[in-house]
Amino acid sequence: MSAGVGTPAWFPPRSVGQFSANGKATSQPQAARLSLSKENAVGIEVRNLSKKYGSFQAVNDVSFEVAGGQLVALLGPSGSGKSTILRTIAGLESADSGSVMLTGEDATQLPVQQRGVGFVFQHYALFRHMTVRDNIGFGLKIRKVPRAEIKSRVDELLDLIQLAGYAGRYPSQLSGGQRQRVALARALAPRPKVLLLDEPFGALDAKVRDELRTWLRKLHDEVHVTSLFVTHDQREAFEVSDQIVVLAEGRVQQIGPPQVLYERPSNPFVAKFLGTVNILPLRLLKPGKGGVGLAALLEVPPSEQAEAYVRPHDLDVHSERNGKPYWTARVDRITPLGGILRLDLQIDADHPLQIELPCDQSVEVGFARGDEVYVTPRHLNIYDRTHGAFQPVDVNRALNEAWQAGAGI
Ligand SMILES: Nc1ncnc2c1ncn2[C@@H]1O[C@H](COP(=O)(O)OP(=O)(O)OP(=O)(O)O)[C@@H](O)[C@H]1O
Repeated sequence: MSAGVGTPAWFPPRSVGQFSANGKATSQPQAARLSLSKENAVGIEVRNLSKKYGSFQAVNDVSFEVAGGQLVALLGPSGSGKSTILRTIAGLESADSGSVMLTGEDATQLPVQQRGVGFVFQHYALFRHMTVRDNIGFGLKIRKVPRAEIKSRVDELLDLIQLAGYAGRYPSQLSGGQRQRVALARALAPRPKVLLLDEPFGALDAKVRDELRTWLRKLHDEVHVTSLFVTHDQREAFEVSDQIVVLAEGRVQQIGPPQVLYERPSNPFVAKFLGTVNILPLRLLKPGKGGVGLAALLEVPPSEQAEAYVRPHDLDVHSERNGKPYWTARVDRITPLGGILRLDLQIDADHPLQIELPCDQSVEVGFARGDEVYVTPRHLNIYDRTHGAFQPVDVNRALNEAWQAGAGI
């Protein structure tokens, strides 16, 4: 890649707030603010944004920040308000209340053309009668950039999107994935302050989508333009983004790096939306031989209102008890899925259970349908409905500590 493509504008250092699970700002120590470099200055700041369509509240008091140079995903189910937020940031939609700051400037009242925003939609909006070169150079041409400069910028971008040999083609002569790459180059050409992507790969088939995700992440690592990416696909958000803003019903549910959200969800919605999770009754979790059950390993013993949230890969299955807390279950179905083996089990009629084992382990499993097995959790999140809070538990570590303390298990 040639130097200078998409080089981020210099953002004056300003305060970066911390956000709690509900998206509300909390204060940040002065020292941390002063140490900000231009890399982590705020690129996009959305503050208390609300929007109604008629009486329907599509966006409800949404606040979040995208640090300069980061790629952040707005993730949520259909209708959760993602596109409305993105379009409001772009200036294509106006909010009822709240503000939008772009690289430190208040853009709330600015028209679209003055926001310095690049936009890529799901349905490629390339001009059909223009070549790839003219499409990419379009934004520069209307800004009356000299012809030689447009040529060199377009050449630079053609290299970046790996379509150097396609400059003279028309959109109809490109694949869907190639068209989206051209759309991205066109959005990047005028060196936008921020790039907004609304399900840019949504119309493509699964394989191309996969390739483009990897490509987009690599491209972002090269150009570092502050980017906000809308998706309803949890895997897509995990693969491409530095941070995820999870939305439901127009509200921010949680903000954080993908793995943190996966391991430490702040509420049941986030836990369920970010991947398969078993929700199991703690009262059916039996103590290991000798009587020390999970309750004894916790700082606060779980109440009747508590449930265990366990990911399928955080469970072990054995034909014998092994001293650890366990659920008794019956094997319902065994499904090989390439690299993993999925076991569907039943604790009782109301409590199905799913386990995923790596294939090398599965060779040794040797269970058959109808077998009674002992299922032990390695890691679980205990959700207490009374207090509405999760307590993560590393079961093996807690057991080791209990054993070292002399507990009979
Ligand atoms: N112009 C409009 N008039 C009325 N209602 C609208 C309008 N645009 C969006 N909505 C409603 O607002 C809600 C949020 O829409 P939005 O498109 O922002 O959601 P989304 O999370 O992007 O969904 P999707 O993933 O399906 O695109 C939806 O219930 C939608 O029906």
